[in-house]
Parts: sequence; structure tokens; C-alpha cells
Amino acid sequence: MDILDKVYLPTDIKKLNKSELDALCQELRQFMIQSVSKTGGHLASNLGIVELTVAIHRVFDTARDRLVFDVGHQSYVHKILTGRMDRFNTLRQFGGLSGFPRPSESMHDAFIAGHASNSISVALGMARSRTLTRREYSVIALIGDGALTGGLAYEALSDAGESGEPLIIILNDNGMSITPNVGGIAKYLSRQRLKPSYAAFKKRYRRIMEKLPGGRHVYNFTHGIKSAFKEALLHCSMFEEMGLQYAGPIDGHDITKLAEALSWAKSLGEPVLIHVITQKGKGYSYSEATPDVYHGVNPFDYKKGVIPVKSKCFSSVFGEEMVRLAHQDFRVCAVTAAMTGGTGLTDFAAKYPERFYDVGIAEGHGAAMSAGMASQVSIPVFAVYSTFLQRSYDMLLHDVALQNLHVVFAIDRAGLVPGDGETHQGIYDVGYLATVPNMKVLCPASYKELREMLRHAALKMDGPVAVRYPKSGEGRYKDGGVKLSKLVAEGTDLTLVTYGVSVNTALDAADLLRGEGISAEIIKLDFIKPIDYEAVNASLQKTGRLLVLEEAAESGAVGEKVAAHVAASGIRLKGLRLLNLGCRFIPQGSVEELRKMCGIDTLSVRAAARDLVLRGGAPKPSPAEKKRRAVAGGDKPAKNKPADDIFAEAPAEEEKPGKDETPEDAPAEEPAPAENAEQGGAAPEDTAAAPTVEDAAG
Ligand SMILES: Cc1ncc(C[n+]2csc(CCOP(=O)(O)OP(=O)(O)O)c2C)c(N)n1
Ligand SMILES: CC(=O)[C@@H](O)[C@H](O)COP(=O)(O)O
Ligand SMILES: [Mg+2]
Repeated sequence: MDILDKVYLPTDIKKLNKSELDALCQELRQFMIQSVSKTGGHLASNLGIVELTVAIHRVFDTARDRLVFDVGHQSYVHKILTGRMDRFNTLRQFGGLSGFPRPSESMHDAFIAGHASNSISVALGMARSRTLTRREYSVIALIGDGALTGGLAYEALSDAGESGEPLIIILNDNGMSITPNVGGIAKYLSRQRLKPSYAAFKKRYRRIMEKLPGGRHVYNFTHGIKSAFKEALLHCSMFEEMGLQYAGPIDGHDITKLAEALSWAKSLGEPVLIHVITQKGKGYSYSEATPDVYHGVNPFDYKKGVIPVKSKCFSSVFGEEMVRLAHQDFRVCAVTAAMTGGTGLTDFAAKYPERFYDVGIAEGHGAAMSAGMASQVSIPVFAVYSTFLQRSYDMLLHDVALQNLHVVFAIDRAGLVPGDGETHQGIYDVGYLATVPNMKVLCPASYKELREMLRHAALKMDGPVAVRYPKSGEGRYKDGGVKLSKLVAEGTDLTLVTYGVSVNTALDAADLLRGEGISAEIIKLDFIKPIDYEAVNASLQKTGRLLVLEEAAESGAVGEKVAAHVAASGIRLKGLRLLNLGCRFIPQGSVEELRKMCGIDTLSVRAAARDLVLRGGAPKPSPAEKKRRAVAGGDKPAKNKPADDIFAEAPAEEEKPGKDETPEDAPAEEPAPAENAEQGGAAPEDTAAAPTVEDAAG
């Protein structure tokens, strides 16, 4: 790595000549291939963006100019060139470098990223603030063609075009989302790609016209009727119609041309879009041949290009069952928002192309479109990652639930995910789905349960139904059947309520507790909406102690609900403990590391249960636990402020005890019986009467 070893900061890039730049690009590719083959990560997108990133650093100064990545999975080259090469081997590991931009990592990372299509909005906001405060620096949004299928990007383009704000949008167009890009915009961009450089054509045209007698007049005339002229002769860009300057398409692997275009954009003082064509996966034959396979990879053998075969997991089982369902019932359709492979729908897409809809990175549209299908005769199953379904919250309420439409949400990546970190944790859906009237939520813990619950949700239920499952595979629990809840272990000392794959942790903890003479009764909720309070109450009559274990954020989760219901029922508890992820952002790491950090791994559950039985409450967190909790914080965008206070660290917030923690010496309190329960007052929706599977089935 002769050149790369000498490039520690972007200023070093500015000193290199053409052949050194070419060598640098080659070394960057070599380094990333080898390093990502050990850590795993988003390889293909980064291989495709090497020259473009180098060109950006030639022209701009990212310590001062603000570079906003869309999604941010393509920020590896930028990270390596901004002083993070020696930590690159920690990429996506617990405590290591993030796979996405993180202002807390470097002053060169302007804004956090992870979810698609927001970069133009963020960049426009930065540009406006810069202009308002009369400062001078460039703001650049770097967005892929896939991310440009998201509606948010168009809201921002429309605003940016009219704003007149100096803002540079770089469209990195490689024709690919994770799989080939879809939709009318993708088609439009591919037509643009076939054209000779429009900017060059325009320049040449103007020069010729100025030389011809009367040519200036003709140019002005044609310029005046720009829209019609462009449409007729040049078939010009929709971006210009929206009020942006446009240059491109430009060869995204030619640093000289890229630097020229970027310098022009920098000098322009208007909103401008530079359309750059790149090849996803470039420079590594395996990823060039199958860029989708190398979009996000686990560790692999880079010499042979052998990626370990993905083992059976909930997503693959979901995909298999969807094929069966489609075969059995013509009404069953599958919808994805650009996540065909990840959600396990590749086979379905091949076997039932006429009933498969990839709507692009457009989760809001996916949900509303599914509502439309359900309002007719179809049974849409929208397979979507928990974290991305956040984008559809209003559609869940407004388009689906309000009319009680039968849309099935197959919520993948529910719970903790490993390498992607804060932006991708599937830990909020339990809370936000709880707020949606008419919604029912099923939580399979085994492959058998997933098959049966999906089938039940699609063919036997009505109204909106969610079936949520994690990225991982199943554990020791392998049973099937669809009930409201299942008693999976009998016991007398405490009632452990849980759902989904957390049941494996509960079973392991119960085994350990048994060795200590503590007997735990485990209730596994098949439905977390509605909740089987009758089963919980019956168990509590026996044990008097309640522990709820869930891999979900605290607010609106099952623990809160069960505790409130128990209080309202007037059951006098000897102890209560809610184990969940609290209200905080959870970083990257292996799922086991994260569970341990959050106190929901087997040993933590055992300790909490033991404490509940022996002391009736929760212990004060140990210093080690306090330290672990402090790791999980948010991230702040790096501000572009005057030099002395730029990137000043804000003081850390003082840690407050969690709601389920009692101060060391305080006696554990017994919840008082709720008044309305004793007086027969109205109970909240879910607590009114113990529901049955038939109720849940609508
Ligand atoms: C809201 C949202 N939905 C889905 C994803 C998953 N996702 C990450 S990258 C990607 C494809 C992005 O394509 P593009 O922007 O063209 O970048 P490329 O990988 O081609 O460089 C998708 C679908 C996401 N990050 N955010
Ligand atoms: C960047 C992004 O959002 C996706 O590529 C995501 O990392 C996919 O996650 P899985 O690897 O779990 O499918
Ligand atoms: Mg792309």
C-alpha cells in the first residue's frame, strides 16, 4: 500500500499526481476487499465509489464543507481517507468503527446516516442555516439511484430546486439498489445514461451558436423556450425542470472529469445535481459479476470469492411458506420495499412474478399500496424490516387500520441486529404497533410457529396483522401451534412472561434457576396484541412474582402493559421486574454482546429472577452495568461552527436510575390495587376481557 500508507488525511490527496491517484484507487480497493472479507460489510457499493470519493476529497475539504451521505453504507472510502484506516479492522464490531457515518467518530462525518432518501433534505437544511448565518462552505448530498426511489428525496428536490440555495447533489447512479433498481425513475436514469454528456453538449452548442452570425440570437431564443427545446432536441433532465442545474452523465471512474464537474458545481452558487455513472462492485471480478451478493457480506474468502452459504433462518422459512401460500390461494401477493433477498422473497419473485411487487425504497408507499390491494380482493403480505417500517407509521394508522384492512405485515429483523447498529435495531415496532387500533401482532419463536402463524394471519384472520421475527435462526424452542399464549414451563416461584425467540433465553435461565432451587413458570405469548392477561393472572395467583423479558424498547412494550394490567386487576405482587432495552439507542455488536450489555442475556435473566425471588425487587446496577449502559448513547451531527467551538463535546447527561431500579436501601414496594379494578371501573382496551384466539382471529 505504497500510496495509501502515505495518505492519512484528505489534504494528502490534493498533493498526488494522476498516476498516483490511479494507484491510490487500486490500493483502496485492495485494502477494502481484504479488510471487509474479515469483518463483513457493504463491499460492492464502496468498490463502486472509490474514484468519486477521491475526487470529492480533491475538490472539497470535508473538515469544513459538509458531505451528507445517503444511507451511508458507501462511506468506507471516505473513512479510510479521513484518518480511520488503522481502525478499519474494527468495522461493525462492538466498540469499533461504525459501518455508517458517525460525527462522533470524525469531524469529517457531517451527519449520521443509515436509512435511505433523507440526504437532500438534511443537506438543504444545512445549506439554509449556512446562508442565514452568512458563512461560506459547500454542502454536498451524495445519494444513490436506489435511494432516489424514496419519496422523501423528491420532497427535498422540489424544495431545493426552488430555493436557489447553493447546494450540490451528487447522484451516484449504478443502476442498482441492493438488487437491480426498479421503477420509472430507474428507467428514466438509464435513458439519461445512454446520452452523451448533456453538459458538454450544451457548452459546445453555445460555443457554436456564438460564432455563427445571428447565433447568439438563436441561442437566446432556444434558451428562452428551454423546456420545449430540451424536451424536443435534448430530452433534458427532469432535475432542470425542478429548478436545479444539471451536469452529466459523467464517468464516475474518471477522476479528472469528476473533479472538473465538482469544481464547476462548487463555483456555481446555485442548487445543482451532478449525475455520475458508476459500476457497483468495480475492481473485484466476483462483485462485478454479482453486485447484489456483495452488497452486504459476512466474512468470506476473498481469494476464491466464496461467500458462506446463508444458513436457514426465519427469513428463508418465511420465503418458503409464502411460495406455498401463493400456490394455495391466488389472492396472496408479496410486497417488498427493495429488500427482496433480505426478506427471503427471491423464490417467490421468480415463481409468482405477477404477484410480486418491489416498490423501491418506499416503505410508506408499500404500506399504502398494500392497503389499496386489500381494499379489493387481494391479500398483500408486506415483508419489511422492523426499522424501515418506521417510515410507514402514518400509513399503518391512516390507510390500513382505520378501515380495518387485511394487510399482513411480515416484520423481519425484529429485535436486535448485529453490525448495522443504532439505525437498524428492530426494537421500536412492539411499541409503535401497540398504538395502532385493530392491529394484531404475532410473535413466532420457531420455524414451525412462523409457518403456522403466517398461514393463520393470511388466511384465517381479518384486519391488519403483523408477524414479527428476528434476523437469527431458531433456538432450542421448536414447537408449533397458534394460541394466545403457551405455558412452556411450569413453576411456583415466579412467572416469567416473554415472546418470540427470547423464550430460548427464558428456558436457559429457568434451567439454571432450577439448579438453585428456584422454579420459574414461563408463559410465552404467541400474540402480544392482544395479550393473554388471563393466563398471566392465573400464573401470578400461584407465584406472586412477575418478570417480563423482551428484546424491545421499553415504551409501549409488553412489560409496561402487563404491569399496568396486573395493577389494575388488584393482584398483590411480591415482586416485579421488567427486563427490556430501555429508552436508548443500541449500538453495533454481536447480538449476544448486545443482549449482555442490555441485561437480557441468560445470566442477567437468571440474576434478575433470583433477585426477584430472594429480595423481591431489582438491585442497584453495579458500576460495570452502569458503564455498559453509558456506552449506548445517541450521536450528534458535527456542527460547522467557528473554529474554536467546532466539534466541542457536549457534557454527558447525568445518568438517572431506570424506572425499574430501586435505590439500594429502599424497600421494594408492593403495587397498590388499582381503584377502578376494585370498583369495576372501565379498563383500557387490551385489559377489558381476556381475549381468545378467535377474538384475535377477528
Ligand atoms: C428506508 C430504508 N429502506 C431500505 C434500506 C435498505 N437499503 C440499504 S442500501 C439499499 C440500496 C441503496 O441503493 P443505492 O442508494 O443506489 O446505493 P448503492 O448501494 O447502489 O450504492 C437499501 C435498499 C435503507 N437503508 N433505508
Ligand atoms: C445498508 C442497509 O440498510 C442494508 O444493506 C442492511 O445493512 C441490510 O441488512 P441485512 O444484512 O440484515 O439484510
Ligand atoms: Mg445504486
